[in-house]
Order: sequence, then C-alpha cells, then structure tokens
Amino acid sequence: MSVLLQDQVICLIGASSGIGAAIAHALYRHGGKVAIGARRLNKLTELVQECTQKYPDSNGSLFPLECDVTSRESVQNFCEQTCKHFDVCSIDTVINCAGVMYFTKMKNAVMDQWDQTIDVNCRGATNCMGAVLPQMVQAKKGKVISITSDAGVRDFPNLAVYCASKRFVETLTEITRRELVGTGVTLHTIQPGDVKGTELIMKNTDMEAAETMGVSIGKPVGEGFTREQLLDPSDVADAVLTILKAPPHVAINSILIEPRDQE
Ligand SMILES: NC(=O)C1=CN([C@@H]2O[C@H](COP(=O)(O)OP(=O)(O)OC[C@H]3O[C@@H](n4cnc5c(N)ncnc54)[C@H](OP(=O)(O)O)[C@@H]3O)[C@@H](O)[C@H]2O)C=CC1
Ligand SMILES: CC(=O)[C@H](N)C(=O)O
Repeated sequence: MSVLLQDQVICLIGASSGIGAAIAHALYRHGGKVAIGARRLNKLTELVQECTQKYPDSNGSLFPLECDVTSRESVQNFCEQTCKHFDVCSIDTVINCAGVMYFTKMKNAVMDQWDQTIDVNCRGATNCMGAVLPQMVQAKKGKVISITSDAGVRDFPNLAVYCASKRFVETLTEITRRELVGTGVTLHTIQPGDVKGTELIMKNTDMEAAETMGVSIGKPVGEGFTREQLLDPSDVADAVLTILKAPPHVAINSILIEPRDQE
C-alpha cells in the first residue's frame, strides 16, 4: 500500500476517460484524496468502482462530481465541494486534463469546433486557476498541473487552433509561475506526444484534415496510425507522480514526454 499522497487533496478535472482516468488510477493507488470531475458523471462513477476493485488496499478516496470546465461557476463549485467533502480550506493540487482536439483545415472553417477548443482548452485553464489560486496563495502551498501537449511547444499542420490553445496554456502557466515565485504555489505543464487509446479525436468531422494526417475519424487515438509505438496513458500519469514526488525545494516546471520514435 503506497502512502505517497496520503492526506493530499487533489482536484482532477477531465477524469472521465483517457489520460485523466489513468491519472485518477495513479492518484488513488498512491493514497490521494481525489475529487474527479468531468461532464459525464456516469463514467466517473464507473471509474470509482474500477479503482476500488483494482486497488482494494489503497487508503485513498475518490469523490466524483460533475464539472464543466468552460463554466466558471461549475469549476468554482467543484473546488468548493471538494474542500467541503475533504474538510480542508485549500486544495493541495489541481490537475486540469480536460481538453478537446479537432483536426481542421482553416479553409474549411469548422468554427464551432474552434470555439469549443478555445472554450475548453483556454477558458478551462483560466477557470481552474481562478478557482484555486487565491486560497493556495493564502495557504502558502499548492500546485496547478495542466496537461497541455507537445502541440504547446511545436507546430502541427491541421491543428492551428489546437496548437494555439495549448500555447495559450503554456504562456499563461509560465507567466503565472514567475508571478507566484516565493508564495509556495507552483505551476507545471506536462506536454505529451501521441497517447494511445483515448477518445480525443473521436468527434472529428473534417475528413480532409483527418485524411491528410492519416488518422481515422471516429476511432480512438492510435487506431489506424502507421506509427505503432505511442505513449500509454499511464506514462502521463507517471509524469504527474514525478512532479508530485519532487522534494519541496524542487519544481519540475514542464515535462515534454513523447514516444521514442515520434519525429
Ligand atoms: N491523447 C493524446 O495523444 C494527447 C492528449 N493530450 C491532452 O490530454 C488531455 C486529455 O485528453 P485524452 O485523454 O487524450 O482525451 P479524452 O477525450 O479521452 O479525454 C478528454 C477529457 O476531457 C474532458 N472534457 C472535455 N470537455 C470538457 C468540459 N467542457 N468540461 C470538463 N471536462 C471536459 C472529457 O470528459 P467529459 O467528456 O466527460 O466532460 C474527458 O475526461 C487533453 O487536454 C488533450 O489535449 C495531450 C497530448 C496528447
Ligand atoms: C499534436 C498531437 O497530436 C498531440 N499528440 C496531441 O494529441 O495533443
């Protein structure tokens, strides 16, 4: 039984599938008190059952609660309910894993998908920071971890809005991190390359963009890719643990993690 995260209160948003679900497994396994949020409450409830069955010796705790990261009220309510549930004044760590990605060619103007990308990926990030930073600064401790992407530091064709949204979070994080130096509050990004088996590209509709990229519409990430070797969601969960395990005088600000053979 691991006690690495014992008494750590963690909010994890975007936990209902893919990378977020893998992070929930890891946090629970290591004894964290974890509020898991997303829009699909049924998936969160299933996740609780899965984790409690898989790690019967864990002394962790999972608290599933609906959360829409695009809504300021919803994120604030999620964080307040977490504090109430675990009886604390401030959250130790917020992990924002909520995200959407659409391959689109700019000339095809799939503007609803662009709007959603900006709402979830950018506004989601500011909503998470706004909901916790004041209390964290007062408590003189806290971590904000955003799952961005290698698209936050590299340019990929047919992903202009997505890359820009991830770069927004990188810049937001870096400037906030520097602003909060000395307060005890730290901000981190994890920048994964392709991670297999997640639902991220299932709702894509721009066939032309998808074909150019060699990805299959309606399939989980990795299915139909020519390159077989991809990251596993648990690799990203391990990167989260690396940040959380660092000694108090160390801040692992960013982790760029890609499949070994990704160009
Ligand atoms: N898979 C990959 O190759 C990579 C993924 N990433 C990033 O990792 C993160 C997770 O993606 P991944 O696991 O792959 O994809 P999934 O589609 O499997 O997971 C996305 C998660 O985001 C949640 N989400 C989406 N919209 C909202 C919303 N409005 N409010 C709250 N939660 C929301 C979903 O929950 P629900 O629908 O229930 O609300 C789900 O839990 C994303 O930020 C993505 O950009 C980064 C690099 C590589
Ligand atoms: C740019 C990418 O495709 C990256 N793997 C991601 O999903 O964010």
